[in-house]
Amino acid sequence: METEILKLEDIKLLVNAFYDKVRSDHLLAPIFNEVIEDRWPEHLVKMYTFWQTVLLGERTYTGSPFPPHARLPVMKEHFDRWLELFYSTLDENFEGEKVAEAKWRASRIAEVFQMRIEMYREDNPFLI
Ligand code: HEM
Repeated sequence: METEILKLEDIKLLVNAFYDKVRSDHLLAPIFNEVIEDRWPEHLVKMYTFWQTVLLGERTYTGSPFPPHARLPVMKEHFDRWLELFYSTLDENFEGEKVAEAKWRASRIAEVFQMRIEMYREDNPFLI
């Protein structure tokens, strides 16, 4: 049965189901695994706090989202896949206005990350 995103338990379900998809995706899995290696449990806990902060307004995330992405070997096709998996996870598990909000927030953040990655590459052409 589909449910609204209302509490931390819902955020955990969303994050766990999404990264299950990521980890079995041929395009994205190698990029995540290269960086995260055996730290998946910590990454998931951090992402619970991120989405808890964004969607529930409960400010448990205190980091800077962009820096870990600056030097990733990613292009538009990676972000498109990320969003596709995130949207399908939302639609398979939830309903209601937070679903639309989550999609909108994710797409805006993905757009900003892509722009900043491009800027980083222009400023640091020899680091990649
Ligand atoms: C192709 C797309 C993406 C890839 C490959 C990617 C990959 C990664 C990797 C490898 C990390 C570092 C994990 C670690 O070292 O612990 C990370 C962290 C993170 N990602 Fe992404 N990511 C992508 C898109 C996004 C998007 C669209 C969002 C937000 C909507 C997002 C939010 C975050 C956050 C909040 C963190 C934690 C940052 C911190 O350390 O505080 N990512 N991501």
